[in-house]
Amino acid sequence: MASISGAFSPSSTLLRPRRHQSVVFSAFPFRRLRPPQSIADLSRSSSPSYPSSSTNNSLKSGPVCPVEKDPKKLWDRYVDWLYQHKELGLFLDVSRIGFTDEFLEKMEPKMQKAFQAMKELEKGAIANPDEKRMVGHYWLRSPHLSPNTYLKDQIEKTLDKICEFAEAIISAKIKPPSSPAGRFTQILSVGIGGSSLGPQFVAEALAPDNPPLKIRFIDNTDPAGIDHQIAQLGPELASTLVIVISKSGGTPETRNGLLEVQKAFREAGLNFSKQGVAITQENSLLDNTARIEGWLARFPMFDWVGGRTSEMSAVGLLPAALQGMDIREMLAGAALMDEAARNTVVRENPAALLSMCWYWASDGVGSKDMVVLPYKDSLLLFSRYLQQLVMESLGKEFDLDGNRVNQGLTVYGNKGSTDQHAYIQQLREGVHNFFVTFIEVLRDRPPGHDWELEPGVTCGDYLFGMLHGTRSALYANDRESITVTVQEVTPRSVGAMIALYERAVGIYAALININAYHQPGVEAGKRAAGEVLALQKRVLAVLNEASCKEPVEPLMLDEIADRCHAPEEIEMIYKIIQHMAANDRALIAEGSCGSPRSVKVFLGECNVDEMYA
Ligand SMILES: O=P(O)(O)OC[C@H]1O[C@H](O)[C@H](O)[C@@H](O)[C@@H]1O
Repeated sequence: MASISGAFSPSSTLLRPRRHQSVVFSAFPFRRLRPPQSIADLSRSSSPSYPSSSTNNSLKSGPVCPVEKDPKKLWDRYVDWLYQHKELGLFLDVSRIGFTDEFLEKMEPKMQKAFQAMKELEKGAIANPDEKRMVGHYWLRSPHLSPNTYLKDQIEKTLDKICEFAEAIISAKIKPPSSPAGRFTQILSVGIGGSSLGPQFVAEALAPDNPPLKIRFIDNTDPAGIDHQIAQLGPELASTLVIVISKSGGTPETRNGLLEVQKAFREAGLNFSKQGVAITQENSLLDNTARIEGWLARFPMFDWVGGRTSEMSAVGLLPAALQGMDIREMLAGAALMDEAARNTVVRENPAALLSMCWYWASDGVGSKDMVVLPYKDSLLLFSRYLQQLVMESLGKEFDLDGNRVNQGLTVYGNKGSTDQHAYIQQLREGVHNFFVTFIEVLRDRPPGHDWELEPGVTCGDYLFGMLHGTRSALYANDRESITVTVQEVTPRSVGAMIALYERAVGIYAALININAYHQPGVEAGKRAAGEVLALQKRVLAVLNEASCKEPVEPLMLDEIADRCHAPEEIEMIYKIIQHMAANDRALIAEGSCGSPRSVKVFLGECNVDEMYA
């Protein structure tokens, strides 16, 4: 039997442990036992009730009943199912997910169908039918797979341009016009969602202690947050490269951030266009602005790359390169993972294994949350990155056949062992509505930097012990988990992990028959925000008119609502005025009862006493 090599030695062969008959876990095969809802239930029910045969658990066979605890059988399962990618030094352990042989057999046709869908996607099919777009983020790291030479050339030329530009900035061949440092020392990234989450995750994971340029982010339309970032830059604003990232080129939060930063540049007597870079779709509003204003550089985003899968495009590669990261290594790691994830044998495909575990653990309907627990500080933002990648892809109201499914898979988590001092208590003993994904990094410190803080024990040993102790403690209480293990956090392993989850999401989406590549729900939120701002403008017009009278005419809320022709919006009008008053843009006088109904609103000076005389 092939042994599992403890030592990691780079070679291209896959180690394949001898196949064992995997053990059936559930005491009542393929029935989903409905756990007692409360202690009272326990006293009432002599035995746990479980769904009648009519309940649709044709594929659901997750064991809420006790899982396998026999150490010998667990070891066999661990060895039998352990996936190892020798060249990447990456392991995937799914042994603590209790899928059964029957589940595997029932899933096999669905998995093969999903593999076929991914194959067609990579060949350039319109895999995003709602937006009639191809889905091409895999081509970014394997341009030769592009459906035509034009796209291949675009990808390769953009990568070369990114490397050349980053080298020119770092070497100060391109420098800011008026910086004492004589070179760019800071990056200010302005973007939101997929135009920021990937760069933030990668910066936290891979930025060296002293990068050639230090990065900070404006990823919201919070004026105080923007002020804080600009204040922290201080005089270094003069040596800051501002990268404005927006695929659509029209996202309000990003546009506001740009306007705020440009105001700061004006107030500092700096020429923004000499320090501005745009990453956006060609001919977008942002692209045209950057072109007309003569910004330092512009890099394209492609319509066949979604925001949440754009880390391997200029969105992620330019900031990474400017921080001194080896972006070609990141691409190489992703490409190696893509190659492995094209395997049509489930147990030899890490992305297929992941997606199958998600399906088992959450009934294929998101019935359990995915807790992401990297035991490595530098991977802190991985869960936040996965929240968008997983939830914006899978959280959909309708499936591809138009059925209302309200699908999804909830992701949360931060890092271990820190989170053991926050919410692991609930995971261990509380509501059983999750499964855990541990991210294990074997290398604790660079070679030669480790030391024993007690005989035979290092700090990293504690971290290792906390991970495995938590995994065992959860499993002892029937809590399932997956463990992804990498040797260390490098551009290659980060690229591989990104690719692993991009592919797992794609396969899982095919399993549940949804479009993973559009985001209709986000548009609804944007529209609603626009309606609030439109109402605010009407409120201001009404208040301005009233404030022009002599004496100033204070208005009750219902009067304002009537004059806005929006009586049904009186609550929103109250909230708008409350916000304006808190920012010294309106004045509120309240009657003694303090109720919103007694509120009188006005702009400018007014004798409050007279109002309630
Ligand atoms: O890159 P942008 O076009 O500015 O979009 C930024 C974000 O906007 C929306 O929230 C989309 O749902 C995200 O997928 C996208 O990443």
